[in-house]
Amino acid sequence: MTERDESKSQHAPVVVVYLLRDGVAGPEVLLGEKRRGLGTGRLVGPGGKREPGEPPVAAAVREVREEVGLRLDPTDLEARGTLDYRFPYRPSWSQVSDVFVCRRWQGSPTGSDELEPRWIPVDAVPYDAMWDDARYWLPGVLAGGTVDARFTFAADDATVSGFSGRGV
Ligand SMILES: COc1nc(N)nc2c1ncn2[C@H]1C[C@H](O)[C@@H](COP(=O)(O)OP(=O)(O)OP(=O)(O)O)O1
Repeated sequence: MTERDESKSQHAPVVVVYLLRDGVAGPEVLLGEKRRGLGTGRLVGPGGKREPGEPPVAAAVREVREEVGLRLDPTDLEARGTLDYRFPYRPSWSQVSDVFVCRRWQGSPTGSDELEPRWIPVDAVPYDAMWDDARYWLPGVLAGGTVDARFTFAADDATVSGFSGRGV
């Protein structure tokens, strides 16, 4: 186990986008199993690290195109808040994430070397297959809400050991 790091870690800025559609049996969200990088094997929304100087909306449009092959109009992105992920035992994993929802796009979802996407009923999202923090805030965001919260992860770098903020 790595020593606990009390210093303020440099939080990498990332974005995540939840694409929503009306399915035959109700609302559905596009999630995908992560094929590489941090969180490999977990179910996530398309997203990733912002490039230097890249605004969150531009990163969201780029990451969705790269990871699931969909083209977004920046004006269709709904900003739904921010998440501050703190990994005291692995500071390099700490991130600050902008969260978006989007209901309009062009194209059909296609897999990439990053993500294998599939539509999942919002009322059947397998939170156990996602990052541990998802269960605290994602249901509210998918229901139309916003979030502005901080999550601290335990020494296993996987379990939420504490959280604070709004929308959780
Ligand atoms: C509930 O959802 C999430 N929770 C947490 N704690 N972290 C999440 C969630 N969804 C995505 N993430 C994190 C995990 C990854 O670190 C980033 C995604 O960034 P990634 O590492 O994939 O960055 P990319 O630029 O896409 O990858 P490459 O650097 O390999 O190109 O978000």
